[in-house]
Amino acid sequence: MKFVDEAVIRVEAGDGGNGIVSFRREKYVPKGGPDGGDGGDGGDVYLVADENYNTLIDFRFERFHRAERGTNGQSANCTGKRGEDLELRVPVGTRATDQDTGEVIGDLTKHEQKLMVAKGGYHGLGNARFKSSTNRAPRQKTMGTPGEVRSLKMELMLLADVGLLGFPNAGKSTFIRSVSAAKPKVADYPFTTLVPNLGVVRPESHRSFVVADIPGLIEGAADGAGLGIRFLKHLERCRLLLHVVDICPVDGTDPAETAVAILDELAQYSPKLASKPRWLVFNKTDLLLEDEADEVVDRVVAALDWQGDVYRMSAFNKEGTDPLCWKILEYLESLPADRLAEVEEAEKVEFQWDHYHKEQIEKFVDDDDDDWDDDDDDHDMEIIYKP
Ligand SMILES: Nc1nc2c(ncn2[C@@H]2O[C@H](COP(=O)(O)OP(=O)(O)OP(=O)(O)O)[C@@H](O)[C@H]2O)c(=O)[nH]1
Ligand SMILES: [Mg+2]
Repeated sequence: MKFVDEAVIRVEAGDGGNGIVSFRREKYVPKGGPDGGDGGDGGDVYLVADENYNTLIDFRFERFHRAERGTNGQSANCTGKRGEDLELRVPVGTRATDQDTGEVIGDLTKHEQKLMVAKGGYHGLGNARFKSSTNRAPRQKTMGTPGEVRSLKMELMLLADVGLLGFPNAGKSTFIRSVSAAKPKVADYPFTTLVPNLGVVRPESHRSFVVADIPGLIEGAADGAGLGIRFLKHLERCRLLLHVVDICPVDGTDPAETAVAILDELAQYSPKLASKPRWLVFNKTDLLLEDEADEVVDRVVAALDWQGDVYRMSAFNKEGTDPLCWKILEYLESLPADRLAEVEEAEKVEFQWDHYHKEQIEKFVDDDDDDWDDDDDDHDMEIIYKP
């Protein structure tokens, strides 16, 4: 089963700055030579993989991203400033595709890996470049080229950070409904959930985690009872498990007994999964008075010989759910990044400016001077770049 998170954004690299026409003007130097500088290149747009991010959801709220334009050249042979690049941080595992052509631009598989998704425009040349023995006062310049603009589709295979574990009807799906945008079916009968659901919990922008809701577990699951344990494999890559316990089951089962049974099944399935960090979360606190709830909590804690963290909530009324989500977020953020911080710099392609400059100059020197079109908006010229 694939869980895919996706977002389509528009990325715009900066345009190149224009070259300018200027002549040296100084006292006692009446006919100074050409000194119009080149423009600066436009900034590029990059995606940078960051293991501290785990969803693309924030990009659904911020759709437009633009790198800076290069500034125009100036007199006295001053080159314009290069536009700042724009770096968009995305989760490791993100794939970038051109939405219009379907071309896969690349996959970000390692922390800090950089991928260029829109190339900035090239700089225009100032008139100082066009000086020659036959033309000492050139009035030519070229315009910067436009930066690349793309509709960029980003896709991410979601990995859950937090897995929900519990008896059918404990309220796992209700929890995920109340804290995320996921809307799995909720009903008062066991095995409502037949396939896992993922929800992205986003207490504030750029801070989020992913919760997996899987079908309930029952005693004998390891031997195939109920839906069995095959869904437990979806929890293997989670960093935290929440064991959800219904404090007042309608079918009269004893919460302490079912809690013990679930942990037995978990241990049978995989000792590794059973040793993962796990918190005990009591649900449906709205159904009991406080001291009645205390009594159930104490009994379950004793039956499990539980030493770890204990939380209470009413998933249905959203009571206690927000503080729990904040605790989870803080906990996850406190964990060391387990993946090796392998840094792979994008290969730098050195642009051969000499070549570009020569080509530009040749192009214009071949042209008749009088044909020179001085229109500042002229972005249509075709320039072939050679890497
Ligand atoms: N009173 C009360 N009822 C709740 C609460 N949370 C869930 N329920 C009810 O409990 C029933 C089961 O909820 P689900 O969220 O479907 O439970 P589940 O754990 O996902 O169940 P399965 O998918 O069958 O494993 C539904 O009728 C919910 O409305 C709660 O906090 N208080
Ligand atoms: Mg469910």
